[in-house]
Amino acid sequence: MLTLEKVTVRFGGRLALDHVDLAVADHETVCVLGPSGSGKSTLLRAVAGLQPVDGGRVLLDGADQSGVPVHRRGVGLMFQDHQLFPQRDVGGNVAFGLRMRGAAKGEQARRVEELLELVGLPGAERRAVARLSGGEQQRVALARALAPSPRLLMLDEPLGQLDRGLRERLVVELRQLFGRLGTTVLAVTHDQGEAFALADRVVVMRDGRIAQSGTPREVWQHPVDEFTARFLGFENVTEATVRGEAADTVWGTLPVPPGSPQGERPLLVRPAGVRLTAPADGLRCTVESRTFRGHHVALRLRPESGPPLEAVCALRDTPDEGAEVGAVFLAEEVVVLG
Ligand SMILES: Nc1ncnc2c1ncn2[C@@H]1O[C@H](COP(=O)(O)OP(=O)(O)OP(=O)(O)O)[C@@H](O)[C@H]1O
Repeated sequence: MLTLEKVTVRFGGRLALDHVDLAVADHETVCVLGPSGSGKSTLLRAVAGLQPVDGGRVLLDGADQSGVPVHRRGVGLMFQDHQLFPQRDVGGNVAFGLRMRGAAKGEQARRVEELLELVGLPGAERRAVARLSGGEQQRVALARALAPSPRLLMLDEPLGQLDRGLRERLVVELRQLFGRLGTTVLAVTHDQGEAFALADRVVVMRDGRIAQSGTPREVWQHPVDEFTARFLGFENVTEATVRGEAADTVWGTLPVPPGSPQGERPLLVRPAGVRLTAPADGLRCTVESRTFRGHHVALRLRPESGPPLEAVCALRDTPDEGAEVGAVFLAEEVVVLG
């Protein structure tokens, strides 16, 4: 459906996109994730035709889009800064793309009704957008983007402004909605939780390049490098010397899975791979802090050597703050990074 071939965008001497190759299949939801300034918005804008490219090609259904203006690309846009029209009511906003396309009044009304039903705002046609909550406005913006049945829907920080609870609810609804409609989606977010909940595939960007691309599970389980691991929020990353199925680190000798890359490399221990034992039976640590997360407790441990360690444990096993514990490591939760 969508193919980017070595797409390059330069601002002055700086590469905002550096030879980016990316393919999005029909009905696929791809979420682009990355820190501020990594090129996510530029990527969306290049696909939409809002940003001229300095090199490479954007193809939609195999057709080169160079020279094709935004409104002829058949893509739907829902950008954070694309505000609703405050002077129009909900129906007027949703009908916008249909009106632009010259759809008949009756068809517009039918489609608006259908879309409002779809996004959970049935009968809201005559409501003033200024009197809607943030979440409702977001739904109207989504209905507006979906109304002309775009072949590709692009979302830029679609739920950025909303509070966490609402975001978590909406993201599940969106995923179900896109699944039902068979929409092809390219979304950009800097929120890992949102990306992992919404996407069939996650693309992590760094400095205008794709650092990693894979299913949420693949990326989560095997971040390719230290940058991606840290960006995903993992803190237990250290230098290691890997020989066979053991790695020498500041935390002592850790077991690593069979087949791990060998030699000097960064190494990640997922928090679930740090198990607590008696102080004498593992790496001696002091419990620095505890965060209750509903089903489990996240612990921050201060080892006798090396940087702090994140661990998780069950509620009933939670040690006190300041307690002395031992840490042992599980090979299956250790990842030797590239
Ligand atoms: N119009 C512009 N003129 C000059 N530089 C720009 C322009 N737009 C973006 N840039 C630069 O290009 C790089 C990529 O920007 P982009 O907005 O794509 O990043 P982003 O990953 O979307 O960031 P954020 O998460 O903060 O929105 C940044 O260094 C930015 O400063």
